[in-house]
Amino acid sequence: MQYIEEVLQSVKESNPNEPEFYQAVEEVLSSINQVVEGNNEYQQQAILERLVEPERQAIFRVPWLDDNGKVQVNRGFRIEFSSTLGPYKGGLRFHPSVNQSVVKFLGFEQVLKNALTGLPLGGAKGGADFNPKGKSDNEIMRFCQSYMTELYRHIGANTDVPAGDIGVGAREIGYLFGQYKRISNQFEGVLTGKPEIMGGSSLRTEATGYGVAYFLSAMLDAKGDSLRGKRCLVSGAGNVALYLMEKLDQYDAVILSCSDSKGTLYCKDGLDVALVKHLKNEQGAELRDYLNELKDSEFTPVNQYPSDGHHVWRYEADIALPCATQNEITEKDAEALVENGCSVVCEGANMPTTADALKVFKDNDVFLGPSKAANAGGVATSQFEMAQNASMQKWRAEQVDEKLQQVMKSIFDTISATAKQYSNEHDLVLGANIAGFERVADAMLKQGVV
Ligand SMILES: NC(=O)C1=CN([C@@H]2O[C@H](COP(=O)(O)OP(=O)(O)OC[C@H]3O[C@@H](n4cnc5c(N)ncnc54)[C@H](O)[C@@H]3O)[C@@H](O)[C@H]2O)C=CC1
Ligand SMILES: O=C(O)CCC(=O)C(=O)O
Repeated sequence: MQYIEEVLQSVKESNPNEPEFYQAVEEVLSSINQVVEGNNEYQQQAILERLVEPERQAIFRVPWLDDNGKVQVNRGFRIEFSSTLGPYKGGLRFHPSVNQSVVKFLGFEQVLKNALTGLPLGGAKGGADFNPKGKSDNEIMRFCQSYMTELYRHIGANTDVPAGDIGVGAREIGYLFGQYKRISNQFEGVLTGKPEIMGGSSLRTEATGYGVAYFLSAMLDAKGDSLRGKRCLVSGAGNVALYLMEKLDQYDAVILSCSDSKGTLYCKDGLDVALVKHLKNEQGAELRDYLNELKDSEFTPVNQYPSDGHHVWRYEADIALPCATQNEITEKDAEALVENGCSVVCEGANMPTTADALKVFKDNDVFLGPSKAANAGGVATSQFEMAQNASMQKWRAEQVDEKLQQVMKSIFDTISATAKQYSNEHDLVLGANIAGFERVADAMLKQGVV
């Protein structure tokens, strides 16, 4: 453990005030001691020190004009973490909470996640502390154009290929792509998650949520169980949550809850998923508007949440599916979930479980599918989009879906086999961290000191 402790200490000292980044690094490094400690080459070649240091970080000013003619300024980021396994790849997040720590933790996680897909992808993440809420379509476009006016010099179809994340969907990717094309004079697969009419892949929009459902289904299958009739708590009501709920509905699971930034929607007999999707995607409505259509539900506003956690995790259920943001399951939330009968957690959001909550789940034998494995269907389908763009092809939705299912099953099999080799087959956190690390570290060794 000494080598790992030394690296952790140095990460803490050289990245002060970056709690999310440190949390992500600590979780990974503390679970790979069995493969690192006996291996002098990793230490000699400073594999861990290089793994936790991004290859390149761009932080830049994003000035833009609002609808009142006033200039606004935001901070933009692109952290190119690792190109060991392929071009830098990972999403862009537009949310007021974006800062260096958040983008770095997301970039670090992305490196290992992309490794688990088995596809030729490096890892990166980016975004801005821009709040898209309440902005007009023109303001969003002007922001995206300004953001790309700096970003374009760092990216390229074989260099770095961004995609969406919180606050960035097909509309934003469309504007970003338009500006990239204008400045660079290249129509190339430089972004994924594009609208299909300009080279986007079928099912990229659905892929992360569907992928979580496929992964969860593999988890239950391994226990000789299935999703039919399982009571599920979902958080979030964005891209990942909506398509996860849609697929769970097809598997005959019962979706009891979902949430947005205003509060939690709950129905003890199961939500009408098509209505939630219609309200969010077609009407741009809030979840509380659901009650105008169906009265059998309850809505709890955020100001009535418990002070030590989130209302959405305080109901009886079999499965919890966090799909909003990082650290959204606190220690108290985890205790409440366990007390209320939840025995399976599958993470749609990136790092949604705090370190204390992870411990609660582990101590209580909760079967947990970690985000870097469970939500990898999005980035895998992004790689399918890159392959289609590079070969000027368009694959049918059925082809993409089949490949997505294969990738999710293969990730589950890989991490479950790794978990079995080093501990027990249900410790998927350990399995994902070791399997992802080994793939990146072994390629780093082969590439020399770079
Ligand atoms: N879009 C994608 O393909 C992928 C997304 N993810 C992760 O899934 C999670 C959700 O992302 P998307 O659904 O794409 O974003 P989105 O912007 O479509 O939806 C985000 C949802 O989470 C809620 N939310 C966001 N930040 C919050 C906060 N600080 N507090 C409370 N609620 C909050 C929003 O109200 C919204 O319902 C994120 O952790 C993201 O990193 C992971 C893999 C791929
Ligand atoms: O599709 C991509 O490139 C990235 C998706 C993403 O940001 C993630 O997996 O967290």
